[in-house]
Amino acid sequence: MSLTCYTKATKPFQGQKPGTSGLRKAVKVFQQDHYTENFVQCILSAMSGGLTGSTLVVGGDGRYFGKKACDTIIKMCAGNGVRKVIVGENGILSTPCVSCMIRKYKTSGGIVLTASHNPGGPDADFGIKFNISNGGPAPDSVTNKMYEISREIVEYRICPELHCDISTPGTQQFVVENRPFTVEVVDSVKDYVDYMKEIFDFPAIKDLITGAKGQPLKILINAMHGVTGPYVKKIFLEELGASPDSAVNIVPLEDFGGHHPDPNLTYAADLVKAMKEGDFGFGAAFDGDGDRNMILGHKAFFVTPSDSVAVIADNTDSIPYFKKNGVKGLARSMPTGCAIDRVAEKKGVEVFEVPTGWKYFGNLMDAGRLSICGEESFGTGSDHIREKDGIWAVLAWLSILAARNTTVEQVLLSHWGTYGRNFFTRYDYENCESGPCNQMMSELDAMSSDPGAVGKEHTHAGKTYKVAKIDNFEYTDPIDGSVAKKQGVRVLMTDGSRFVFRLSGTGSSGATVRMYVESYESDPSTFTKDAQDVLKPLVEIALSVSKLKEFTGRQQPTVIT
Ligand SMILES: O=P([O-])(O)O[C@H]1O[C@H](COP(=O)(O)O)[C@@H](O)[C@H](O)[C@H]1O
Ligand SMILES: [Mg+2]
Repeated sequence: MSLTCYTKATKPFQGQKPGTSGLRKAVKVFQQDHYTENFVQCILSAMSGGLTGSTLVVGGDGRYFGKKACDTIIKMCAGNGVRKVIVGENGILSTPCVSCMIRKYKTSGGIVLTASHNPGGPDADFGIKFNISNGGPAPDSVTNKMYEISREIVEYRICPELHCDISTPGTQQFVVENRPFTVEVVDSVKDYVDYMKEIFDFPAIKDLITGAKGQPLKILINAMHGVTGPYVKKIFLEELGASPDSAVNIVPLEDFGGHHPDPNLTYAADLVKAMKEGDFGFGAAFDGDGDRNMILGHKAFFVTPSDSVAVIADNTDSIPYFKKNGVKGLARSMPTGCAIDRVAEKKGVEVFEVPTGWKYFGNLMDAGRLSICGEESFGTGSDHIREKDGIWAVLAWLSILAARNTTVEQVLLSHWGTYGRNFFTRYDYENCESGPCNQMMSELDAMSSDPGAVGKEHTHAGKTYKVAKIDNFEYTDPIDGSVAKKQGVRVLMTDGSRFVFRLSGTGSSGATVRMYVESYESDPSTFTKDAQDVLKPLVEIALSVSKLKEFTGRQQPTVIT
């Protein structure tokens, strides 16, 4: 029997503009009649190369509304002439796994259903993101096209009669308007786990964890009830032999147990607390969709994401993937601490500074100029896929610990001994009113053309900084020449210290201000100091220059990392 497709009339919704990483809104917004269908049609209509005969990967982090969205997407793919959809069992696929599968099966792209680290549930957030055929988030040229279509859309195509069960792996064949249409439901973890086993030396990591060559390393992995649970179970418990108490919160929940599935010192507080007790030598947590990670050492020694990627880049000889492929270049997003720049300099490889957003790394990787990159927002990854990858980062760290037979803290101390330390902190002011925050940003922006602002000295608690340059970061992609403007205001000091302000692009409502503060020290006596103490004068100067407290009405940030 051939199933019939229908063209449904619709009207544009305001604000279907993808942010840093897809469209993220409250579930209630996605639940409005036609809202999800409109945005899915925009994705499908914006796909270059046409849909006839194409294959797409679909999956997400298991949050509330994910299964419903999967069903809608499958029906709309059928309605739009897509040939095949590969979907994770029960709609579950981590973001790194979607990227891995797009590349492995050479599909035209994929649709990721997640709002990442934002809370989930009927009263929380949902998100839809389109990834292109290289496995990475769609670049601005594509998301701008999607947004243009969203403003003019009058109809969408759907096959409502298509009923497909995504609860068990297997292939289901349909005939849609006399064309074949296939839905392949796949095991959510297999392709990803197989790939990790190629990249890393699993036996070496297993020896470290089980203590085959000495003291076992006790690890504690907290999946925060996000999508990484099944991957953690398979990789760390089953493949690498960690004891059952090594992994917690590994059952994905539609509301992440009511928490923010965000791996930082505030929202992963239970991991920090457990690590402080001192029984474990290595701890990690991931966000809802599994692309972010936080690494902790014994007694909750915190590894900043900016240091984490620098350490990995400096230790690639313990990872088979890099031994085989070499390291071409390194990169970080603009607000990320500059530790990786020093590693690049020593190794004599290129280093790139891109705007916030993993999509900006993709072209460099595709052109063979970038191997390892990271962001201060707990994102670490490499050119093995085109997304940041939380579990990959943990396996990279465990590889380093296995090869060097040492602790997380010692690895950092020796890294700082070689390169000096880039002290870094980020202050988040979440869910502020948009109007005053936009005003603050435009006043900061105006300083870049104010001759009185450059050269000015600022003093706090006896520490004086002189402004060398102020700009609103602009990036020209070295591969395709595309330009991204106004990516954050940087205030650079004559001694190399700096602070940066930008508005988050991943929230679902209101505005979140992010303030990033960094300074560099080469004096070893400073290395073990608390970053908050070292950076305090510059933090105060940044707060006063920006008038942040006046604009936001906030005396304290919601999160400090
Ligand atoms: O949310 P995720 O994990 O997909 O992460 C996304 O957002 C982060 C920034 O978020 P914001 O704009 O809020 O600072 C980016 O660094 C990251 O590349 C992007 O993939
Ligand atoms: Mg994420």
